[in-house]
Amino acid sequence: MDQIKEARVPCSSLLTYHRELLVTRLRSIQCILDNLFTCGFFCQEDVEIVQQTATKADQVRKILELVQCKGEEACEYLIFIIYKVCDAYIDLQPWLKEINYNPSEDVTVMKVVNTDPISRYCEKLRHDMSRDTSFIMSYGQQEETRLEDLYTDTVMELLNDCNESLGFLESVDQLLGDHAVFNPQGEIIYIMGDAGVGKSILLQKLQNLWSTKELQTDAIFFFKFRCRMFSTFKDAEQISLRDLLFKHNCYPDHDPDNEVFDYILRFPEKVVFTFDGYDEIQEDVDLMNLPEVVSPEDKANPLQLLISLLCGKLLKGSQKVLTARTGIEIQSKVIRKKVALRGFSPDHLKTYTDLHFKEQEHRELVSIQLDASPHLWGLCSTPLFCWIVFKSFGHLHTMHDSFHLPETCITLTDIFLLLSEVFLSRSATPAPSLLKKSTRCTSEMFKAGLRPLVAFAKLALQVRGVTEEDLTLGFLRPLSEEDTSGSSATFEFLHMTLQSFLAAFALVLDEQAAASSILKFFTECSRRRKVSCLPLDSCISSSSKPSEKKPFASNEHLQFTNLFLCECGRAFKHVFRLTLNHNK
Ligand SMILES: Nc1ncnc2c1ncn2[C@@H]1O[C@H](COP(=O)(O)OP(=O)(O)OP(=O)(O)O)[C@@H](O)[C@H]1O
Repeated sequence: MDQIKEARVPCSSLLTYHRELLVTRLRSIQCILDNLFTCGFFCQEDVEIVQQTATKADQVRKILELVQCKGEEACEYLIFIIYKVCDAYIDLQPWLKEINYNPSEDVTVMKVVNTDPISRYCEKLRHDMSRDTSFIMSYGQQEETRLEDLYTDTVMELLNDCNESLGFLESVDQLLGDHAVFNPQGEIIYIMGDAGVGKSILLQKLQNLWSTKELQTDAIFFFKFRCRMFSTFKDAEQISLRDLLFKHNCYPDHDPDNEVFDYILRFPEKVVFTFDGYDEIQEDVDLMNLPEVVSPEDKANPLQLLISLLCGKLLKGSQKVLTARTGIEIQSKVIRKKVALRGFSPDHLKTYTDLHFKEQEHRELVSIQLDASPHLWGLCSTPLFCWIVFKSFGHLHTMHDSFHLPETCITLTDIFLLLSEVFLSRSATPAPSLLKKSTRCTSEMFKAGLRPLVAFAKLALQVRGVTEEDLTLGFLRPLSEEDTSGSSATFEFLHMTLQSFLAAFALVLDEQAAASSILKFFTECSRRRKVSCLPLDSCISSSSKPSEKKPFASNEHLQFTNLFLCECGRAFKHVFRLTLNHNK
């Protein structure tokens, strides 16, 4: 041990030998001064001497001079600060490697406090990001699953501007890399895919990888946004870029001199943005032709800020990942790289099945049934539908003696009926007994749950009638994150496709609705273009007055409703008949 100590090059010599490099690369002087002062190596006068020195380089020279006068222990502690607060002294980490730095036992017991605003902010961002992305929020609000326990890769196809294939991305951590960039001037990594194919989860995975430093990037800031947030501001509302970043993500503490924002402006390439759901922007405007904001100091409408960021007029050089549903057109000139999400491949589905079902018996049962039905395979390649099928299977299997996935020609309507059955079973059936499971009876379940089901179906057409108790069933989820109004009573359907399903259901159920009104519905489809899962303000109400908001501001929503209406002849028939019997 003593021999190892003797073999060490004295830290004071290291400081002398590498003085020039330290003078050019050592930043965040305040953090060094704070720690040297707290540990008693510097007195107040020393600190003031350094602070009164004019340039940063001279300040470093002064620190080195003073530290070397204080002796070997002080020199060792200075290097230890650089080692411990690695984010702030990122430029010196290669140097530590080069000198093969390894802190001695004596110095490791000494405390180092990170007072560098930039690296403290990075730490806070990573911490908050890790907390916010570690769990997949269950749509049913009843449980959360760890991302690492359920995340499965999906097929990520790289495309060029003509949508020709450039191969496949092997793993998410390479998303920000230069591979398959078809337009180096563009700044957007554009991810597109159908509803439920896993765009948001992919971003969540990306954010989580960054928070644990597993993403291949040297970005030290990461800001995530949902595009729909940009539509929630009033038209006249103006905010600054600083507020957009900090108030809507994470606020820098103890940064009186605005160092964090200044750093972001100086080094935009150190920033990654994710903007999820470009299709959810409600404005009926040509977004790419909005007046652009070019000064980061100007206040502007948040939508203008978004567009300026995406076009590279603000924070040019920052990396931006944008997701949207298939069919949304974005000018190629702003796109750097394009990724189309294609859902689970057979291998992915196998992995997902193994992750989803903890019990071998369930895994085998599901695999057999999947293998027997190519139709079901097809639907399960979309992660959302797969999750619904597996969730329903798991739930119904624990409640009943035997349960099989729907057989042969399964449709989306079947899947959503299954999901409805699961939700309704939450209130209709007592907790399953360990000894005796009940026999599954779908018709009884729908009969017992008819009132809330009809209420939710009407709600899908924006007619209120859902009770507070109904909320626990799982059809809706609170819009807490995006709720900027402060109201606690804003909900949305757990997915836009469920709302479409229920809307179709309500139309079919409505005996008073003439066939012509349903047909009119189909023609609407060609006239509308935007998409959303509509927020439902104060949906708990006995009023049957439709809300002022138009029920279908979305073309895709209409298309899904139409799809369910087309299928309804066959699949709704069953429930429809039940309903009529019940009403008699
Ligand atoms: N890679 C994945 N691994 C495991 N589960 C996934 C994955 N992708 C999606 N899912 C499941 O599918 C659900 C829907 O995914 P997600 O919300 O990401 O779809 P989306 O493409 O963003 O849909 P939308 O366009 O409707 O917003 C998730 O809540 C999750 O349960």
